[in-house]
Amino acid sequence: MNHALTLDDVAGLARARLSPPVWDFVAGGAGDERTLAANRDVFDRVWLRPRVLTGAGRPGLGTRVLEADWAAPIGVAPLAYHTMAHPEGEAATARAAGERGLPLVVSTFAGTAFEQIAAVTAAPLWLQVYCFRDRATTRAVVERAERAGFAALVLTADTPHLGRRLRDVRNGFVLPPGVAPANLAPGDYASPAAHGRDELDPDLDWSVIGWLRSITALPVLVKGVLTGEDARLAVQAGAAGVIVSNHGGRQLDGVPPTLRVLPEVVQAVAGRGPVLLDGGVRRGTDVLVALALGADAVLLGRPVLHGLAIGGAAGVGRVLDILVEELTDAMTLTGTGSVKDAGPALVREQW
Ligand SMILES: Cc1cc2nc3c(=O)[nH]c(=O)nc-3n(C[C@H](O)[C@H](O)[C@H](O)COP(=O)(O)O)c2cc1C
Ligand SMILES: O=C(O)C(=O)c1ccccc1
Repeated sequence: MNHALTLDDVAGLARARLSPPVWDFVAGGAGDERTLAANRDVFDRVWLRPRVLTGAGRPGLGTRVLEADWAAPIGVAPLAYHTMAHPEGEAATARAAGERGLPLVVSTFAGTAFEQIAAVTAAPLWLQVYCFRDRATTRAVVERAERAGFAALVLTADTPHLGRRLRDVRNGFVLPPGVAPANLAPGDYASPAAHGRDELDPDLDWSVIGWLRSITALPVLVKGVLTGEDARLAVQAGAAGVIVSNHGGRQLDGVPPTLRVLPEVVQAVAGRGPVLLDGGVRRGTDVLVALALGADAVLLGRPVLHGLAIGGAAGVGRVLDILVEELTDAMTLTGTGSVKDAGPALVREQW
């Protein structure tokens, strides 16, 4: 595991550990996987404009998001069923993130009880909310997370139903034995595709933000915003922040890579709340580019499951350490002393 020097190295090791259908479920995207590929490609088209002799010295990576301290502008994106990658699941992830002062967004479909996750980290925990047709179910999940000490809600807005992931269709994907949602009533969750089509509420509108705020005191962020128009509506509806995301290319194939739409969302939000980004972040320079284009922080998806697969909490720790170390390197070598010093002058596209 310690031979893994990059997140791509970790992914290569993880692939050998996971069954092919589970690998495909994690790695795959919707349709032709055009959006999935673009999330990565776009980072490769951006060049950095380093400043020299700035006297910035060793950079400070710390930042504050929704009045909480993060050791670096990096959090763990909501991912269903960490128990698919390692038996300790979200508890292992939370331990690794918590030891590093980094936040974790816990999926509605977490494989580990919220209370167990909260017991092993002092870093912020946010609940990702899938809104079910049955509001009582959604309400129960929210109340349970709030009681467990979670600090915010993240409403996933890009999933009126689960996207068409052809790898899973071809594999007839079902959850491995022993993997199930730990915070939902017992039921038949074996096929994410079937459950994700039948149980999620496809009729949501912006009033759902007000409804969530009526059942909880926690701030609500909206995940899956890809236009300035929707970012504006999210803030108007009472959202505390937005997450620019295309669900890692797993929902509608053909939507743009997140980095491309980040500037219009940042402009629309206009400082009225944090703007986070996920999708294709794999290197410290990717984090720095996202910060330069206006993100307050990024969330990391698949690499966290890769880390779990290669070594549980230690594997996730390795993934987070690599990314933090690479970000430190990129900030040092561009003369960027702190997170707030990363601005648009740091990047240029298509030279
Ligand atoms: C296996 C897997 C499960 C996911 N589960 C959820 C989920 O339960 N809720 C959610 O909002 N997003 C979910 N996502 C999307 C991630 O939160 C995130 O948007 C995406 O993975 C980020 O891209 P990256 O994997 O390229 O870093 C999932 C992604 C993967 C790969
Ligand atoms: O796979 C996903 O992206 C996802 O969001 C999900 C949702 C429900 C169950 C399993 C996965």
